[in-house]
Amino acid sequence: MKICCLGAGYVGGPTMAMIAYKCSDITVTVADINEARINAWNSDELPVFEPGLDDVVKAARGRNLFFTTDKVTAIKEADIIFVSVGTPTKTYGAGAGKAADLKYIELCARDIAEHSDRSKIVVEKSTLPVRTAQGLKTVLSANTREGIDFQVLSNPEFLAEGTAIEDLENPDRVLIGGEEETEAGRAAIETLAKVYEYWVPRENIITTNLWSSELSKLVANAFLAQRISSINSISALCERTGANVDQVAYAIGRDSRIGPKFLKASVGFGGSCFQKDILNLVYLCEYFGLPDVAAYWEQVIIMNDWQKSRFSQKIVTTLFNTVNGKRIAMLGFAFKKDTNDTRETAAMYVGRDLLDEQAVLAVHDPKVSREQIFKDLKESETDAEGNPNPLVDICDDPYEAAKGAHGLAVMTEWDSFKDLDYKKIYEGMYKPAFIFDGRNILDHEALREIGFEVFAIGGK
Ligand SMILES: NC(=O)c1ccc[n+]([C@@H]2O[C@H](COP(=O)([O-])OP(=O)(O)OC[C@H]3O[C@@H](n4cnc5c(N)ncnc54)[C@H](O)[C@@H]3O)[C@@H](O)[C@H]2O)c1
Ligand SMILES: O=c1ccn([C@@H]2O[C@H](COP(=O)(O)OP(=O)(O)O[C@H]3O[C@H](CO)[C@@H](O)[C@H](O)[C@H]3O)[C@@H](O)[C@H]2O)c(=O)[nH]1
Repeated sequence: MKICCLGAGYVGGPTMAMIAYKCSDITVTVADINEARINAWNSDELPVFEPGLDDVVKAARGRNLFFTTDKVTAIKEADIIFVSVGTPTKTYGAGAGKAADLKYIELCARDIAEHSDRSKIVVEKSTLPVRTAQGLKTVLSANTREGIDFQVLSNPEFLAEGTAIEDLENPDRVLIGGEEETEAGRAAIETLAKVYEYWVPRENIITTNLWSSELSKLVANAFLAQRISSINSISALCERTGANVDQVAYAIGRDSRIGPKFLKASVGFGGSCFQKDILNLVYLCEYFGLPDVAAYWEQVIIMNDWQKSRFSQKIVTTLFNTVNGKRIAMLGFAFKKDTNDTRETAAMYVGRDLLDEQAVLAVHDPKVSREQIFKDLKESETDAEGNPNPLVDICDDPYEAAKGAHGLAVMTEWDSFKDLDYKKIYEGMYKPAFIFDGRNILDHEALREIGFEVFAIGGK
């Protein structure tokens, strides 16, 4: 069997690497139009940082895992074609700011139709609005030769960044949606299920109709993000009342009906998925004439935006209502630990707010590149004469970032931040020295003993 995947991004790369790693008799080819990305997948410096990914790629690459820019050959040879291209929020026309932009998906469908000379299974791996498969099938069948049949399946990906390999190796479930009502549809579902069965127990492979599968992906993300916005809303109430949000989260999470996960209060959720997918859900509800349902889910985003801006305002008001010219150390820039991804990271929004207030930002992140940080902050590294940007200082070392700072903000929950020498950090900072723990990961009592003024999300 031959599998191809269009899109070698955060999902396509690791997912296909895992399939190749687990199924040594299946040839897996990942094709992308971005040559630099493909070159990186073929090098020692993979374009995605994920714990364990290097080993999986090294074990399979060149054996039965290939990365290429030649999508035509990859499509031609494949029995199953995964589509794993981006589905960002639309920035233009109808639905701008909410709906998913499906242009990359449609281009893939047209490529698949043009270059296929036999029937194939096409798998939606990207996260898509419910009923996209309908459009996909229409484009495929309108552009293909007679006698060729495409079975479209929905197989959303539930991996989280930072734990991608663990999640792929041991998924809670694999979801496959297809045309359950036809024999060909059921056969296609079975063919894909057999691939996953190489390593996933059959009882963890769920099969549904197409629309349930497409919708379940959006709903899973909406429910997860809703839990974070819910606990973040309570963090504000904790700060006013003397309750401690981590204690509240623990107490409610012990109820097995609520459960302990995704109740960590924070400076706000980030990442490429939650906001985009909830906006997509909101758009769908509006489109299908359900404004009350749309408003309900939109509140998850509104609360998240509020949490981010509340954090920047807290820094400004605490630092005596001005951060003009003051150095603020930001520890962490990635949207969560163990990833170099900064898409929608809370750090970017807080950083921009502080720059608007004319603070000097000293940013340290163990994995994010300086170019990326400048780009996300919408700042340039140098001015026209080549002088370094006086407002943004990217530091390889957290101690250097904190040196001469008035305040230090923990933006990402990197484990290494817990073990820093805070006494040394304190000595290098202006007094009073403020710490704003946007992730509630530090030992606040110990910090207060050193002399820090500590602000923690949710009043710890
Ligand atoms: N990032 C995640 O953790 C995650 C998890 C689950 C689901 N998803 C979903 O998976 C999809 C992909 O996300 P991602 O994070 O991997 O995106 P990404 O931007 O990292 O990767 C997409 C890749 O597709 C390539 N591409 C675009 N058009 C192409 C074409 N016609 N042919 C071949 N390649 C093409 C791009 O060059 C890019 O490298 C999205 O729908 C996303 O919502 C993402
Ligand atoms: O209790 C929590 C849990 C997470 N977060 C934040 O929420 C964001 C998202 O975290 P996480 O969900 O772990 O990472 P993602 O890689 O965005 O994964 C989500 O989005 C993916 C893309 O759709 C899905 O596949 C995953 O199942 C879903 O967890 C990050 O900023 C986290 O710091 C919190 O603030 N508190």
